[in-house]
Amino acid sequence: MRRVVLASGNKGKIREIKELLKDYEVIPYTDLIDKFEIEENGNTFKENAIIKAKAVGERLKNEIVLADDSGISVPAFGGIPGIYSARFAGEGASDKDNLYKLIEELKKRGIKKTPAFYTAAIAIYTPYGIFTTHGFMRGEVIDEARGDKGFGYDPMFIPKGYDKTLGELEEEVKKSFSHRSKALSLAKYILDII
Ligand SMILES: O=c1[nH]c(=O)c2ncn([C@@H]3O[C@H](COP(=O)(O)OP(=O)(O)OP(=O)(O)O)[C@@H](O)[C@H]3O)c2[nH]1
Ligand SMILES: [Mg+2]
Repeated sequence: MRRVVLASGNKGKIREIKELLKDYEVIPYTDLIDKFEIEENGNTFKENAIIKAKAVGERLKNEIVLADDSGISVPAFGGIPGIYSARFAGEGASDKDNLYKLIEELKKRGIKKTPAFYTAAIAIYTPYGIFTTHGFMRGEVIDEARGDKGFGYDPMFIPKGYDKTLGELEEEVKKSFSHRSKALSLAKYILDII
């Protein structure tokens, strides 16, 4: 079975990507080398995904390396936190810190619910160059956290067509139409030819 190395330190992402790439042996890069700091200083999800895939790919020999850069955007607030989703509550912030910071942004404006979307950019480092794909998921964010499934902002995100948050819905539901699933299903076309 072909091996794909993940350039990620996020346990929630690693779990979901393993689940979505069942036909591959998926391992986090930290199974092969020590964890190191990667500065995500790109201006887009795509740039940051490329930075991560390249940083890990260049330290390994002959490995296909896949990176995911993702986040949530709230159009009513100018698209925040967007590419800053992981550091919204500050450098080194936890998922919970970031979740409650976004809930605060709704509360301080007296908003109970507003449209939002997730973006995932996937970059694949290969012997033939770096390839990228994107996926999106639409929905709404609410001013409270409900449920404990998923990760990150999931407890405050209600996908379009549902009345429960991704914290409450079965993981299979998220898997069937998430930003990550869509980006990865495109990424499979690339993985399949290399
Ligand atoms: O509730 C969520 N459900 C999701 O499906 C999801 N996808 C992304 N995010 C959030 O967006 C940021 C990613 O930042 P990010 O791409 O830099 O990843 P990261 O720094 O956590 O790990 P790494 O892969 O860079 O090592 C983090 O705050 C995540 O919580 C999600 N939150
Ligand atoms: Mg990151």
